[in-house]
Amino acid sequence: MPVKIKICCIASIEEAMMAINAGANAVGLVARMPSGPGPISDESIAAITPHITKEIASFLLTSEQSAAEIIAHIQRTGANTVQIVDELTAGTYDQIREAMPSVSIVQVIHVTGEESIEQAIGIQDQVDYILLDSGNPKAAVKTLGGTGNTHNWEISRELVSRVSKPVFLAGGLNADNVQQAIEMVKPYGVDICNGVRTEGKLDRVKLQAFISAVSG
Ligand SMILES: O=C(O)c1ccccc1N[C@@H]1O[C@H](COP(=O)(O)O)[C@@H](O)[C@H]1O
Repeated sequence: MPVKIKICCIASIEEAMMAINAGANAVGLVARMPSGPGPISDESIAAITPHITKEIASFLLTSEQSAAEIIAHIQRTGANTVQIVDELTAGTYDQIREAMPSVSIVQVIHVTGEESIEQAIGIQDQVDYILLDSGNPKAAVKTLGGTGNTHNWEISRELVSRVSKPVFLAGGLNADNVQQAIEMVKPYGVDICNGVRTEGKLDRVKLQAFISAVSG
């Protein structure tokens, strides 16, 4: 099966269309975050999601940590997939699913060490997808993605082999390293923000190079 491609940090309808027309299966819309280059307002996200057809996944990236806040966030932005970039600390995944049955749930695991494998195994039955990234939720100013940094792909590879849910790989990918990452980690999909941007804007040349590199 071809590796799915998610283009993240989409900031406008035009960027969403450019990504989809180039071959993306999913686009990521980053809401308020403690750090990172991608955030746009909830109003901007709500203006973009109606333009994305059902066969394309529209990911809302949320830093909310309670089920109630996450449900409200999905409702006000209209995405068909929610990417939870921090730990869920109040309420349950089941509450999100019951409130929003058509929305896919993606939990991010920041690969900080071997403990990330047990973390993924612990939540896998409650989510639809796992997404591996390179943030540090324990930093004084949390990083929850958009770092442009890779992490230890040996750990990611082992994690993928030990969970039964599809896994997206993110963190510092670009046209030059994505094929090696795919061969090594064997993810279901790959996800990118900084690697397809120039001065913050989606770069058509980098986008096409990345998509060609994923296809091999
Ligand atoms: O981009 C951001 O600002 C951001 C902030 C907080 C959480 C996630 C964020 N972006 C996501 O991070 C991954 C990896 O980005 P990169 O390729 O390493 O730059 C990206 O897919 C976005 O989904």
